[in-house]
Amino acid sequence: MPKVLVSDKISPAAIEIFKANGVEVDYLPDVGKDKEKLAEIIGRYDGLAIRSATKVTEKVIAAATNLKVIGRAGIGVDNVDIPAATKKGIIVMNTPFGNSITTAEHAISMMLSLARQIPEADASTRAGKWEKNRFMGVEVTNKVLGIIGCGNIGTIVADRAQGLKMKVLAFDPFLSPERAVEIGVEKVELDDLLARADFITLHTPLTEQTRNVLSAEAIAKTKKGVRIINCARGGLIDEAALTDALKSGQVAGAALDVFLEEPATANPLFDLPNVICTPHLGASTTEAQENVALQVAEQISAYLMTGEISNALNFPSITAEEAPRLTPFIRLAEMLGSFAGQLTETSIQGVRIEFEGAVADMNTRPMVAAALTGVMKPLLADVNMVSAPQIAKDRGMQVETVTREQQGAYENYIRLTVITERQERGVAGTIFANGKPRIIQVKGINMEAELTPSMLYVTNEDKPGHIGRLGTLLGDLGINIANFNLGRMDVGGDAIALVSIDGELTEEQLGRIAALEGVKQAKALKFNM
Ligand SMILES: NC(=O)c1ccc[n+]([C@@H]2O[C@H](COP(=O)([O-])OP(=O)(O)OC[C@H]3O[C@@H](n4cnc5c(N)ncnc54)[C@H](O)[C@@H]3O)[C@@H](O)[C@H]2O)c1
Ligand SMILES: O=C(O)CC[C@@H](O)C(=O)O
Repeated sequence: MPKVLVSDKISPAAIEIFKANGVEVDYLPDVGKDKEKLAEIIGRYDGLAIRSATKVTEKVIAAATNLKVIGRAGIGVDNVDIPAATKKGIIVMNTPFGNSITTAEHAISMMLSLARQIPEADASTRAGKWEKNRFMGVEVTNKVLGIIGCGNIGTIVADRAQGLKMKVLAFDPFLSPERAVEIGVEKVELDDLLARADFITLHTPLTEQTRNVLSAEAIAKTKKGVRIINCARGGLIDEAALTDALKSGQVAGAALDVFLEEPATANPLFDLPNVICTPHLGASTTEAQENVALQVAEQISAYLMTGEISNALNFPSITAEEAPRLTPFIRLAEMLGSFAGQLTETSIQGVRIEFEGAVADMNTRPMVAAALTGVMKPLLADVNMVSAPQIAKDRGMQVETVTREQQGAYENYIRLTVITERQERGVAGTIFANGKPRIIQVKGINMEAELTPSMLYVTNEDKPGHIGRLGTLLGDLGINIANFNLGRMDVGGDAIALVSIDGELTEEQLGRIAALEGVKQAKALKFNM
């Protein structure tokens, strides 16, 4: 039974979901804050469910010897070292929609609180001051709201702001003009937004492009008296520049849910009267927490129990319907890759994967990842389907994928060609109705061979006596033949023997096979079945 650790505080409903799905679960909500403890125990688990307090560092990942999946109950995954997880073959998932409405509502609440100085007025009233003249607010009706980052949350904010009769501008390089029209926002460049907005709200992830998107220079371009809301990520605003601008009056107020350093317990912004702060509460409603917890528990369980992948940030999705159909083809692709990889002795420049027939209409990305895994496994012990595409890219391997309709006799087949500086070597296979993989072509030579854990691959000239000599030698060596498959280009041309054997060949035995008359190459192949 797979075992999952929940290392942050999440809705108890998630624990019940894990159990109902047949997954053992340890709920240790304080472990996430203790990096040492987390690294000490993580090796026991197949899955890890987190919110934002758990920092899944390279060190934690190095200790995660069994971990297959990390699920973030929320959106931002900046607390997970995704490259390290990918390298180790760990799927990283999030729940991209579960808390969007809640976070958008928080941003709108912050905007209205800023407009009417509600927290300060509340504190003053409770202090018995009744300062009716001190708290003069502004209306939001007919004001301009500038949204930086108009994805899931930004779009909901735009919708709610339009309900408040605001004019909405959006700066988002990935927002298409058609989508902007559909959601009723004016798509603008950043400088235009800065110059025109009465309120600016941030809804981008924190990336190298968005870090300090509100820098001192950007803030200097804003309309005097602008109000700024950040419910996305600390680091999007230069906090020192914001402090100066709040003091000078360039910025009339700021409402911040997120900070450069979190937990934020001391920050110069806290001393300013025109700042409203919340402790990263954007996603904190019962509804959102229930949504993300249930979703993450379902996603992690589905992956561990069936191989279904949804909302992974480092692997293509595989739906529950696809998983059983894809599984035999994923295995075939990995075996073809392994076959070609084991025959390749020089550095690989590229891999071409051709899908023909019904398989071409399936989700080919997991099969490509599996094929690359097979190709690289003989060279790199640690490669797997999650890490293979990235490793291939890092190594400058060109990966070409071709899909086409059925042309030949096989209803579907996959051909994998490894390209080295010396040659191109192709191997093709199919899945029979019984779900078993078959090799149907090697180096352009047709054959029909079942793949078994231990095989002997021999190329030779097609001359009389070869099969007898090979069979006799294997008998003399005490090697039992389980299956003998032959194919040849044409009479007297190149021929291939693919022999399933019981047990494994030693180097010395392989040398004797290679020395047989007419043999050009002899290789022992191993397959994980
Ligand atoms: N405060 C909280 O508790 C809380 C809760 C949920 C989400 N968040 C954060 O809110 C942010 C937005 O979440 P989302 O679900 O809307 O994400 P999303 O991916 O749906 O949207 C992000 C948008 O930012 C845009 N973008 C990317 N780079 C940009 C750039 N350089 N300039 C302008 N736009 C850019 C993208 O095109 C995308 O449309 C994330 O950082 C997420 O972590 C915070
Ligand atoms: O888990 C939380 O409370 C915050 C979540 C939020 O930052 C997110 O990115 O989803």
